[in-house]
Amino acid sequence: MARFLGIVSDIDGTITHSDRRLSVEALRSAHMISGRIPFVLASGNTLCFTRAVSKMLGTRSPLIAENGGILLPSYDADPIMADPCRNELNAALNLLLEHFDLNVFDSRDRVTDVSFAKTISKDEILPYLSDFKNIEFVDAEYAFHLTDKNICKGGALLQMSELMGLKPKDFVAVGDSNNDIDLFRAAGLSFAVASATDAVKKEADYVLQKGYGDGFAEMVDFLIQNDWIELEDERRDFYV
Ligand SMILES: O=C(O)COP(=O)(O)O
Ligand SMILES: [Mg+2]
Repeated sequence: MARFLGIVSDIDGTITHSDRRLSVEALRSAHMISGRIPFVLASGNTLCFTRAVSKMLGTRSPLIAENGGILLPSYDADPIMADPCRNELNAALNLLLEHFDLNVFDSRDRVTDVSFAKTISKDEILPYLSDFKNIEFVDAEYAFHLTDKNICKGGALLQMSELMGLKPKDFVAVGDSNNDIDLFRAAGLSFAVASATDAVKKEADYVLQKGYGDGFAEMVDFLIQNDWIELEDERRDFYV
């Protein structure tokens, strides 16, 4: 019997190349599993971005966006939004903008966290955040984020798996960056792609031999070969 009932995957750096182009190998694997096992995308990206990627990969499963701040139970459902410390997030961003010329991402689309380009270093930023007790600084490799301390991908997996009638430990998680560490802790088994940060590799149960989307494909093959997941014959929706 299969040991795990679903896959939860990061997007950037995990099903892409280093420059965020979608990996053909990851796409091939996603195509094989899509609609045949719950396949939840859990990303730091916005809802609209993650929703489009999920649709085009054919996951037919709920998804997690904005580092856990937003859950989408099904493609046409209303999103479930976390309630972040919005005032603190705005104040922290405004303070940083007073001192740095930040390139803020997706400000119109992003609702539960703040994201900006890595044009300055973490060490330059952190001193300005010390008074914001409810804010976590997250380096997701492709962007910096300010998030509410109570919001993370792992917490969102707990909530999402319950909606799906599953347990977080039923899921295999795969990722590359520090915003995936709490996801690894929540899931039953975790894989870091070879290109992951050292902190992520340290946290993972397995470090894949291949990096980026090739690593994702390696993981899917490994799970199938070892009977750790089982694919249903008929494709169907896993939306809730
Ligand atoms: O939004 C980011 O910075 C990274 O996105 P990811 O969580 O899909 O890797
Ligand atoms: Mg990533």
